[in-house]
Amino acid sequence: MIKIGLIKEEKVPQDNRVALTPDQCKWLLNNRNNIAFFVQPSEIRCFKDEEYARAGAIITDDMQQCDILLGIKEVPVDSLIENKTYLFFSHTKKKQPHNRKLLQTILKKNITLVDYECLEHEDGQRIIGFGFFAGIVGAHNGIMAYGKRTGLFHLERVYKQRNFKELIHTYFGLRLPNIKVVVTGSGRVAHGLVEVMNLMGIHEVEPEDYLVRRFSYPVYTQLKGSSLYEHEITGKYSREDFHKDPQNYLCRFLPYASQTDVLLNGVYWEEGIPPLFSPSDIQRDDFIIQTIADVSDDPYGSVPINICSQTIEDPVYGISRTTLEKTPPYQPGSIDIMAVGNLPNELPRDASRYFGEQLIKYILDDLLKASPSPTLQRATIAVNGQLGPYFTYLQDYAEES
Ligand SMILES: NC(=O)c1ccc[n+]([C@@H]2O[C@H](COP(=O)([O-])OP(=O)(O)OC[C@H]3O[C@@H](n4cnc5c(N)ncnc54)[C@H](O)[C@@H]3O)[C@@H](O)[C@H]2O)c1
Repeated sequence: MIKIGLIKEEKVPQDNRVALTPDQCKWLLNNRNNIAFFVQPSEIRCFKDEEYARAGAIITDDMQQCDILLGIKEVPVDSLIENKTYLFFSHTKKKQPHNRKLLQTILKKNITLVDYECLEHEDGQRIIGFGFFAGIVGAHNGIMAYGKRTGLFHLERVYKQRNFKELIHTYFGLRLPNIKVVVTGSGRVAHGLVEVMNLMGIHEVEPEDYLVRRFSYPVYTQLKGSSLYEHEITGKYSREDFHKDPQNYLCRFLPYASQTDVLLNGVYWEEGIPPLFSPSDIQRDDFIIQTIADVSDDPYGSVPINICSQTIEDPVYGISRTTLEKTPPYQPGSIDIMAVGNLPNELPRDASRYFGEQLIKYILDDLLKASPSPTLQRATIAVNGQLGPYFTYLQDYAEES
């Protein structure tokens, strides 16, 4: 019997998502042999304890008996149970300073850690994540913020809707002005952004048309890697080479800034990847973007004027076009930035269902096997208290200073 525990989320700010929904637990109990679910009670989880009990799970605070523990966000070091196998987003693979102690404790407690973020198909595409619903919520919030700044239309907050279906209903009858929107990126976040564009009835146009025309209806264009970046010498874009040596590329975004009302940013970013523009560009007269939803949300990253993340309660702030300093939102002379690191928490039940579906489809059967699959091995940051073979580069970070 493999005992799977769904742990309660303890990180602050609170996270209400979960790796498997009650329906998914029920389905697994009916369709897999020798499996049991133990659920740690939680006041904040988006599904009630009773829903899990009705699905056939055992509700208990004691996770000692479980073989595999599934969480979402970083587990507080004091709550980590020795000798267990955990799956959660540890945010340690880039040596994030704030999670150094977490990895050190995982090693000390002889824990095996599989990080969801490192689960990849053979071609390097991520297998599971919450990006799609981050894109959904981010696009909504970006357009909502533009409506608030201009007073031209009103959108309600996403978290006030019960689910995605209800959110879609709020778009019926929505009449948007003739805005021009750029969507950047090509991953899960970008898919969510584009989904909302289509649901809101914003028409897609090609980048070339977008740059030279004004339209009598709202439009968006999607800029993927090949439209955004070019090699500084060859002027060409090669995805593989860009991923390897992004510092050799220039970003071609700036011309779009003089044609765009709202930027919805969903690009992948890390040190070395050129930003979409430089902070001083926003002082140019032809930089007309008024609202930026930075769903990627890397402060000082691809959107260099995103200087801090906000919260779901208060998602938008301004950046002054003259001083480049933070201002309250919706001020004349400022650009509004919507930047929140846990956007899927506004639609937690849908986001959890989507996450669980991918977990079941691609990972769960591997987890139930006696020896780990190559996919799992490549995502195992720690094995019984040692760094996994793909993560030995974390040695200095994992050592106690
Ligand atoms: N604000 C939030 O709540 C929230 C939630 C989820 C994700 N995100 C962030 O949004 C961003 C995009 O996430 P996603 O879910 O779309 O990711 P994804 O993995 O689905 O897609 C990432 C895209 O970036 C490309 N890519 C991968 N590695 C790259 C590299 N080394 N260099 C350049 N490009 C690379 C991939 O080809 C892919 O098209 C990430 O930075 C993620 O952390 C934010």
